[in-house]
Amino acid sequence: MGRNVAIVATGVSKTFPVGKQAVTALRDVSLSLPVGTLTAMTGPSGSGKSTLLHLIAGLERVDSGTLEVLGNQIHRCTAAELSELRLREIGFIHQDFSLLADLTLVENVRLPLEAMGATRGDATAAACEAMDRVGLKGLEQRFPAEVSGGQQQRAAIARAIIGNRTLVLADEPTGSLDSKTGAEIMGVLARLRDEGVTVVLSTHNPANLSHADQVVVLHDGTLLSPDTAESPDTLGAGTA
Ligand SMILES: Nc1ncnc2c1ncn2[C@@H]1O[C@H](COP(=O)(O)OP(=O)(O)OP(=O)(O)O)[C@@H](O)[C@H]1O
Repeated sequence: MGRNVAIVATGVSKTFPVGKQAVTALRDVSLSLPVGTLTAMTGPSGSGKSTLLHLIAGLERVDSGTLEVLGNQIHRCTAAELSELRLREIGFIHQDFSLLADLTLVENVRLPLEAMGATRGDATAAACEAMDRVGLKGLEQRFPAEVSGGQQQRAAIARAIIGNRTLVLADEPTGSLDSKTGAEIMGVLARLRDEGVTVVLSTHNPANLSHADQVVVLHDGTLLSPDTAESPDTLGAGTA
């Protein structure tokens, strides 16, 4: 895989056992996402968006097919290699921000670097820089409950990019926010893309598609746009 491609999925399928049944979450999905682009995954509830993000993050394993992420054949990685990859190279953002309530914003943001063994001073300096990048300068010592939802999500984004991580995965990053704040968060993610970060997010909001370089449409676990080259314009971007 050339390093201008961040993610290549080839024939990826994933099934979950539910009781004695098997639920197919993804069926023969193939796509290729270039480095430094913003990809929006959309589709009805249960269509497989979160599952695909979890597979790319190495949080779940493919049943069949191959999946290369940042040059790593992650379908072949051990659990320890996947943890290392997640820690060093992949940031994950959740709809509910997932910040620790007892830590200040800067303490939350510096956690991944501390886990990597950085000194507290180095981790704090990098956290302040990451917070500056997402527009949180001055709020370092606040606790999550002392800032707005949008500011909490900015902190989660800062935590995702700290340590110069180059891939950010976001599961419904605007899902808990009002439309104005959601648009601001999409602006932050688009700016990171402009700085060279690869961003892949899931969304139910058509307005968010206008920021995307490519839109991946899933339905019942199947990719509707096989080459993923769907233009945001043809999908009603900006009409919500
Ligand atoms: N851990 C699991 N165990 C059993 N079934 C699962 C699991 N995770 C996902 N599924 C099933 O796989 C399918 C795809 O789910 P997924 O969460 O990926 O969809 P989604 O498009 O992200 O949905 P939403 O938009 O509601 O978040 C669904 O049928 C879901 O019930």
